[in-house]
Amino acid sequence: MLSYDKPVAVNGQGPSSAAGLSSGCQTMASSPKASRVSAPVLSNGALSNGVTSNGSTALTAAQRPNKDHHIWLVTGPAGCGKSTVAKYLASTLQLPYIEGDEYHPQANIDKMSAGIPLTDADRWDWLTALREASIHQLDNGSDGVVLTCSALKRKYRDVIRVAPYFVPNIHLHFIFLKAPEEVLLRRVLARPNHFMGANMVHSQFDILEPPTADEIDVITIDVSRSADEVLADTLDRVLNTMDGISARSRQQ
Ligand SMILES: Nc1ncnc2c1ncn2[C@@H]1O[C@H](COP(=O)(O)OP(=O)(O)O)[C@@H](O)[C@H]1O
Ligand SMILES: O=C(O)[C@H](O)[C@@H](O)[C@H](O)[C@H](O)COP(=O)(O)O
Repeated sequence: MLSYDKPVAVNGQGPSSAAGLSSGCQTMASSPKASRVSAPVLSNGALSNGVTSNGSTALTAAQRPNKDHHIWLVTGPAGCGKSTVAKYLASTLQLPYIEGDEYHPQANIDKMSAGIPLTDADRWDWLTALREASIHQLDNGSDGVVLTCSALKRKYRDVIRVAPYFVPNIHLHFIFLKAPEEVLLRRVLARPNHFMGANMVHSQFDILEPPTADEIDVITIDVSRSADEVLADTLDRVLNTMDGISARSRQQ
């Protein structure tokens, strides 16, 4: 069985050997959660639900080896603005959006609603489901997907980093939203109708492992600024990253 306790090399490559990897990419087509993801018309004329605008079925990401595919994973503790940033990126870039909170089993929601922090064991299946849901969107014809997931520890990020093992032409990017605990506490206190109460913010900072310099797939954004500044800066960094990758792909 694959252990996530050992950091995955962050070099844009998947694991060099399949040994030990457990399940393979399971389709999320039957998942009730997958149907909740919106299916905007993509710039290539495909719908993100896998059907092109002329009614034919889209090619999977692996069947389009010369095309760059991007997973934009917006991370950080409760209240840092993951949903705000991810919705903006998805609508601006016309990409499907996956809200990580919708993939929790009810038991996790119940725990968090009761102010009990999740454990590693509570998170593994959730993280794997998010990885598979992202790949599912790319396999359905989308060039990219935006998702939210706190991904507080490195080993959680490493679960998602396995994605290129399944689809080699995926570029995975973490967007880490960074701000001091007191700023996020204020925002969570002011946020209405969310299962994640302000009492959970401290426990998240307690276990947070901010991305380290060797995690070269991470874009860090200072979110102590106004929402407008954060959104503009994030979009700029994302567009620059995509331009750089497109330029490298053209040279190959
Ligand atoms: N840069 C910002 N400045 C001020 N308020 C923000 C900013 N970004 C998000 N918010 C607000 O803070 C709260 C938490 O944002 P949200 O996107 O729900 O965070 P997360 O998804 O990370 O928990 C929301 O009420 C949101 O409107
Ligand atoms: O939006 C928020 O308020 C939180 O970030 C929320 O998304 C929660 O943190 C995660 O769903 C999972 O919990 P962990 O962060 O404890 O893994």
